[in-house]
Amino acid sequence: MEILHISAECYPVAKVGGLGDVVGALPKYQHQLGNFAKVVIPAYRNKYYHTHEFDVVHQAGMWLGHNWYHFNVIKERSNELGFDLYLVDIPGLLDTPGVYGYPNDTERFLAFQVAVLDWINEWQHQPDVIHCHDHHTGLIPFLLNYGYKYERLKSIPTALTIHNAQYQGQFGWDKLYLIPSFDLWKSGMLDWGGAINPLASAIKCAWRVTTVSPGYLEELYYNANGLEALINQERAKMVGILNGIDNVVWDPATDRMLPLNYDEDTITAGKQTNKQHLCERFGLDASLPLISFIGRLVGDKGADLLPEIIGRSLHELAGEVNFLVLGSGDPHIEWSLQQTRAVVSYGFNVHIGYDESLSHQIYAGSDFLLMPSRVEPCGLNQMYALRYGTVPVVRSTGGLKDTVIDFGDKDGVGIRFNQASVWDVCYSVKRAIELYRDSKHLDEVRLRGMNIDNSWDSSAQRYLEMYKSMK
Ligand SMILES: Nc1ncnc2c1ncn2[C@@H]1O[C@H](COP(=O)(O)OP(=O)(O)O[C@H]2O[C@H](CO)[C@@H](O)[C@H](O)[C@H]2O)[C@@H](O)[C@H]1O
Repeated sequence: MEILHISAECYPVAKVGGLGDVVGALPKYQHQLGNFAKVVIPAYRNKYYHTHEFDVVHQAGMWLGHNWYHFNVIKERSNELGFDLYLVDIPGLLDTPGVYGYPNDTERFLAFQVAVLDWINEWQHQPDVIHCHDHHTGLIPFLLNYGYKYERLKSIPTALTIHNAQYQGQFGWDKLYLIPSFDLWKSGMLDWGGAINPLASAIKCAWRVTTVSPGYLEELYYNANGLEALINQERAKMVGILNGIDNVVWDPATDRMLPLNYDEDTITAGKQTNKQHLCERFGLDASLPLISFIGRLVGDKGADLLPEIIGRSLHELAGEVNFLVLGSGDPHIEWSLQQTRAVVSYGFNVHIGYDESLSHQIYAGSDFLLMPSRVEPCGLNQMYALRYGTVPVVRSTGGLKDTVIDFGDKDGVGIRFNQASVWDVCYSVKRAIELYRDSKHLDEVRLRGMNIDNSWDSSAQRYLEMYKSMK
């Protein structure tokens, strides 16, 4: 089966968060299962682009509203990723160092989608499935169904994966002229709440819609940032498939970003050495439990609660615990964390920014990983933590609920709490410290977590079954 994944991110080419991890791993596993998986993303001007060699496979031009853009589709030459990687290069729009956050993001991703479809339109054959990820590729199912120039692609089955329904990519009807001409009677298939909503459009037009965990699908029926009615209406084509993790990239026994590798047999010494390195770098005390947070500093992740959680815990439990935060996002949250760091003289440090190696070192060197998410469609961090013998401390929501059992229950591997509130988290911090002091119990919980198989094997199979059901 030939599957074409279309996305804004793909690790290690371009990653901002979990979307990149999934699109960098799922195709690899699909390939291993005997399929032909291809990935196409924009050609951002980042390190990967500058350090790899590409062949031009397609050259063309297109109108975006009143502007004409030349574009190239280029293919990575070495095939090092385990699947075919294509980049769409549109100078003047996609040749940015970063992925998102530009004032013309609507135009950038619209042009990306049009370029991808124009390119597929030129193929001698057709892929068996087009798999779109999140709202940046959400207009593709609509254009395939109703766009005049894509008539011959209409019969290709399309799947949409919702990685996070909080982000929908809406823009005003005044930008309608940017969309290639289509059957205007079908305009309603673009609309949600009086705006053009790419995520809603994809939910209406794709043949199947998946969410990244079964728990998140259940939540979306009553809490989907305004799309609840639509998701209920399209219930018949919705499927929840839990994300996996790339067990090759995320393996403490071979991870080249760690100061010392370790496995189940060497976990105690391995984690201690990694923790010492981390604590030395960040001025923390390696003899105390280390609780870390990694992620986008936004309200959905509960990151706004961190300054108060940390301040209050360090006040009540002075000299009993350390905290470390890695992340970037909302400038106000970044500022509050830096202020907290300036006020507390010990037990806390923060690194504002995106740093892939440091994230691996934190998964390895921490005792606990805190995830007070308000919304968590799947969450990969807790699965990485488990693989590295770090106990996840999570709010019972979405995919976190599907993947972490509290250590108080049978086969428990983590700590769970119900509310994204400072009080609930501080209480869980105390439970973490108690568990840390009971080293025999901590070792059992850690080992159980390390032995869980969260790899993509079974989920990649489920995606294939879903594709087959679309025929
Ligand atoms: N500052 C930083 N430096 C280095 N690495 C950083 C970092 N900030 C985040 N990361 C990394 O980015 C990834 C984050 O993954 P998540 O699944 O937690 O989040 P995200 O909300 O982006 O993804 C959305 O899509 C994914 C995939 O479907 C869902 O799991 C998730 O619930 C949904 O919100 C992890 O690999 C993490 O280590």
